Amino acid sequence: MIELIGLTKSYGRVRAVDDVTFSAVPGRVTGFLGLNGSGKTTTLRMLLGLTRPTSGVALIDKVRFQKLSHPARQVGAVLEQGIAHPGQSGRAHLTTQAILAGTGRDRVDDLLEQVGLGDAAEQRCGEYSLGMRQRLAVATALLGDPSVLIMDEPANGLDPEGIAWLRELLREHAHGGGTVLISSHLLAELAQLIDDVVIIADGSIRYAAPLDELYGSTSARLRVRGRDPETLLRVYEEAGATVGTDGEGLEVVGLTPEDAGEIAFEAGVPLYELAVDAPNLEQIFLDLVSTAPAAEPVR
Ligand SMILES: Nc1ncnc2c1ncn2[C@@H]1O[C@H](COP(=O)(O)OP(=O)(O)OP(=O)(O)O)[C@@H](O)[C@H]1O
Repeated sequence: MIELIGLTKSYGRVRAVDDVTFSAVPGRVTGFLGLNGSGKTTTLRMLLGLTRPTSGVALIDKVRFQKLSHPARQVGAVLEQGIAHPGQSGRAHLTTQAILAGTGRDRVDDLLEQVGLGDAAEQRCGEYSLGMRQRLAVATALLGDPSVLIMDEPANGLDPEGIAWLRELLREHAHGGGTVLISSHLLAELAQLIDDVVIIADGSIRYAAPLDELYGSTSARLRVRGRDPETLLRVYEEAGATVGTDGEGLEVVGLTPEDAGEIAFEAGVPLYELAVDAPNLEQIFLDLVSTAPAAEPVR
């Protein structure tokens, strides 16, 4: 369980993180989303005891990171890659990390297999691709078999196969009762990975809810083409819809497809096309981060 309560960090006059409150609960994968510079890394660093908050607290299993009795066994973190020595093999790196963390080296080979680096274990880290370095960082985070996983931009550099692998790994971890908090600047990248979403912009939380609710928070957009667009536009607006046109057809917001079909029928206008545009996740995200604070529900 991760709890952030009124977490704030100022650098001089810059409020990098401003009164951030949210939780990431066991059994679920929580996505922490924000554009570059929105305060994600600073928040995660405070959670991991690497940056001191100006005010507020960050708790893992009810205590501050510094007070955890066995940090490596309780929390696994992927903060930045590139920490591995380029001349060291993947196996040597992981073994060193296991010794440093006091977790024993018996899991090293299993973990290399688990993250898909079994065949590259003897290869030098300096020759690893960005995706392979991410996999090695994930293996390092898993060394102590921690229940809480915290990852900053873990999907960075992963190809679609890597994303699918990461999704499986995080799902399994959550199903086993673990808590997962991962950050990204791309909502679409995380959509397949997460259950809950927390959106941060300019240091403050703009939205925190299950991902399903985020999809539901936006009105579906209909594309409608019919024989008499002018009449359609008029009757849809009379029914309270917002109607635009893209030159070819009408874009209708505020009506169900059933209503749009019935209204056209009542008006005697044959329809040639009636389609529901799936919500564009990236657009929802960009709309949210550009709205004023607290304009959206925060829970
Ligand atoms: N040590 C520091 N000194 C001064 N300002 C800082 C420091 N660290 C972060 N900031 C500022 O705090 C704000 C938030 O930065 P942060 O790195 O947390 O954002 P981010 O969302 O993680 O972005 P990115 O994805 O680019 O890492 C930025 O305006 C940044 O310039």
